[in-house]
Amino acid sequence: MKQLNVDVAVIGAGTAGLGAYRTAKAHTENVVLIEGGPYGTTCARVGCMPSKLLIAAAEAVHHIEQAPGFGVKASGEILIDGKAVMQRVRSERDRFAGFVVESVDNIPATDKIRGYARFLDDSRIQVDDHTVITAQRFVIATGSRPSYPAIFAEAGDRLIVNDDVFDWKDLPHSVAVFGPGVIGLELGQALSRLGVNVKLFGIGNLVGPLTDPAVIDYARNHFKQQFPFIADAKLERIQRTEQGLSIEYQDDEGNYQQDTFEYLLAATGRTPNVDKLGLENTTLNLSERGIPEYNRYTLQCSDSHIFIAGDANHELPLLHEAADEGRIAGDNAGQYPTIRSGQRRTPISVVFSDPQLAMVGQTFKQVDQKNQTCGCYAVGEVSFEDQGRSRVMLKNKGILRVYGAQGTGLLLGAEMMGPAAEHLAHLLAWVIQQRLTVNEVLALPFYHPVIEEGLRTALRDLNSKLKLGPEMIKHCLDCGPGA
Ligand SMILES: Cc1cc2nc3c(=O)[nH]c(=O)nc-3n(C[C@H](O)[C@H](O)[C@H](O)COP(=O)(O)OP(=O)(O)OC[C@H]3O[C@@H](n4cnc5c(N)ncnc54)[C@H](O)[C@@H]3O)c2cc1C
Ligand SMILES: NC(=O)c1ccc[n+]([C@@H]2O[C@H](COP(=O)([O-])OP(=O)(O)OC[C@H]3O[C@@H](n4cnc5c(N)ncnc54)[C@H](O)[C@@H]3O)[C@@H](O)[C@H]2O)c1
Repeated sequence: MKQLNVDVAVIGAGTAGLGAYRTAKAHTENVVLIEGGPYGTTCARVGCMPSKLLIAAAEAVHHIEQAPGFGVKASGEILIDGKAVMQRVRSERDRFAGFVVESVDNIPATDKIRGYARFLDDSRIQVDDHTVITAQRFVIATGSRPSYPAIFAEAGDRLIVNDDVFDWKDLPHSVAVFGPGVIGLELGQALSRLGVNVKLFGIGNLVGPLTDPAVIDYARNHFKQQFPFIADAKLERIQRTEQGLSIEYQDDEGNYQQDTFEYLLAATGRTPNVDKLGLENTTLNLSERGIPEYNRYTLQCSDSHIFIAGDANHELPLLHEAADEGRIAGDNAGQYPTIRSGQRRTPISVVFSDPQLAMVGQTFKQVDQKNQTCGCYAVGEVSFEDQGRSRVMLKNKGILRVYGAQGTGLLLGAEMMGPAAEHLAHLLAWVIQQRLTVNEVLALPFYHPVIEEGLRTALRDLNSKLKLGPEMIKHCLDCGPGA
């Protein structure tokens, strides 16, 4: 067994781990980066990038299908070349992942250890069966993996997760997608638009990461019109058959149904990769899920020399958060015992469905739980169905709800489904982080005719409900048509 002594050991070379390695190196030369799986990061290999590539192909089909609505007709049927679609997804994905691998290539070989690490005690980890590393400090940046109920195993070789989709050479005929969360909505809708027979199965009528009942209801009804979506399915049986799979379930009306599919895509959530880390051999306090207690501003586990960043801590499993957390954890691991709080940004998340879903700042659930009894918040709302620019572009579907504090008029958060939600969410995240009031945001410029005028309508509605501005007037004269 090889023995190594280092200042900092970073476990996991994903987005958080690479960031942690770089920042720790600014403090000490003696840092190692341990990776058990392939280099390239989850985001580039099997996450953000290939999913957006598949969605881009689906959008191309959708644009053609929408064209008759403008009086433009393409002659003949739309031909979707599944092999060409997947070829582009894989080759562009490889290009993105290749950039990451190149940056890993530039890390000195002596700093890179290949294999899966496991804690032996508070100061030692073993990597596979070849190296024991004694480190002064550690960063756990081991990411997450798909999790699903045990019954899915009945699907045998037809059970797939997101990783498998992006290695397809061709599109399949049919897929049962379980989990209308972020991954299920993005991949389910994209595959459906690409001609795959998709049925989406959820539980509890939830949709994406949304918590606002009004937005959830709108989104669920909308997606139900787009593709078969059982929002509260009671799964009874999965059987591997000669052709593929048989799935028996009760639908939303409680009726027994049986369908056959080629694959079952499990998109029922992700679990942090902390269970095989030997954390029970350390003195860290672990939560019920086995995640060490940690401080979200310093990423320090209790008051120890161990830090945890990215999907591994399961707080905000998003790319930009993993990058921020990796930097903060690496900085603190590098300079330990000096510990500094890092900057955390206004929460923002986007689901790249069509229309997109987005959440900014405090969720409706958080706002409501904190302020319910005092009645000290109000909600402004806009529907995109009559919003001018959205109608012009035939994208007039959606609802946006903004939350603000009574008295101060501070913007607290927003949830939405709508056109260009990714951009509206950024604007809102920026002004919330600047701690602007609704009145101050309304004093900023709004062009005409733009989708942002819809946001202005919701903000005016909020301002009036906060009793900080005049009552909303339908089709106000100074707004421009359809604003
Ligand atoms: C399909 C999909 C789409 C997504 N789309 C988006 C999106 O559009 N926008 C967005 O913001 N986020 C998106 N995400 C989330 C985003 O990809 C993750 O939040 C981010 O990649 C997490 O980075 P990380 O560094 O924590 O983990 P990872 O990049 O997964 O890195 C963890 C690394 O640790 C290694 N490892 C694990 N255990 C050990 C061990 N014991 N020893 C050594 N190495 C180990 C793993 O092999 C892995 O390489 C998506 C995720 C998925 C799955
Ligand atoms: N656009 C993005 O930023 C993006 C895209 C993809 C993934 N991600 C990240 O990856 C994380 C994981 O995504 P995910 O979609 O796997 O998880 P998720 O937690 O977002 O959604 C899981 C969904 O599965 C449902 N579910 C759970 N058990 C079920 C069952 N037995 N049958 C049917 N449905 C069931 C849940 O109700 C939920 O709707 C997200 O939280 C997100 O942070 C982000």
